[in-house]
Amino acid sequence: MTLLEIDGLTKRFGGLVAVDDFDMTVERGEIVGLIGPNGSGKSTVFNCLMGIYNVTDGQIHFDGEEITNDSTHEIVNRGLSRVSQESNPIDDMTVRENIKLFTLPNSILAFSGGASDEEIAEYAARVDIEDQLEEHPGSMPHAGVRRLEIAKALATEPEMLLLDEPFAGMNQQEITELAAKMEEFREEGITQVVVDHNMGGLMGLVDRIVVINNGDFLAAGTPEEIAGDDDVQEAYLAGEVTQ
Ligand SMILES: Nc1ncnc2c1ncn2[C@@H]1O[C@H](COP(=O)(O)OP(=O)(O)OP(=O)(O)O)[C@@H](O)[C@H]1O
Repeated sequence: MTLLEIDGLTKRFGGLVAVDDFDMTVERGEIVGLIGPNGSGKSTVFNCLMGIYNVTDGQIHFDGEEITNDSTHEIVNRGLSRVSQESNPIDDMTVRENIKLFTLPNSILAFSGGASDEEIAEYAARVDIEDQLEEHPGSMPHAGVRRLEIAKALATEPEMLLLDEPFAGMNQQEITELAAKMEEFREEGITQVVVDHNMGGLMGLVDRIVVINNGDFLAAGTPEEIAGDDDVQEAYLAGEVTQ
């Protein structure tokens, strides 16, 4: 069953066409990789999905409902959540408080609410940071802060997680551990789209890879099919990105 459907997505910044009539579908339960050379439009697609950018043209449907140009909090409430490339925890707050912030009702009229301490500990445990709940993000290593960013996204109870370069800056052991967590999220029923520059870190994790080039759909297939695709090789060579 299709969970996410992107039809003819176009995003222009003035005269620059960052995403150009791009199509992509994601089935419930899949882990899909979205790859493409530098500046090919991957982050712009995520920003359009999350309502950060207004779409110039095209439609986005999530779980059968149109969400094109809905506000970010409406989109999050529908079950779509993103882990950005940049970590942005609030350093004055503990890990617990940072996670709690993402569970508070999105209304200026709400003065209380949010997840209980037990629920926050569960979100943290899903990424193995339950022992660091009283720490401040500034005292954690890079991989720990990245886990906190994922816990914040999990705290919105998503059906689909969008992960933008989740393995960036991690060593091989950290990458292996995070990939295992992502498999667990899938078993818990969370569909995932993972953006990466190339497919190195995605082999063995994703079911399917979609390749975007110059803002447009270039190819889709299993990691093996994409690795052997001449058009993809050519696009990467033109973008001077090595695999
Ligand atoms: N807010 C913006 N204003 C103007 N141009 C933008 C904006 N965001 C992105 N672009 C342009 O849109 C194009 C696509 O950028 P985008 O960041 O989506 O690519 P990407 O595939 O995510 O790249 P990278 O892999 O380097 O992160 C680029 O030419 C970029 O300069």
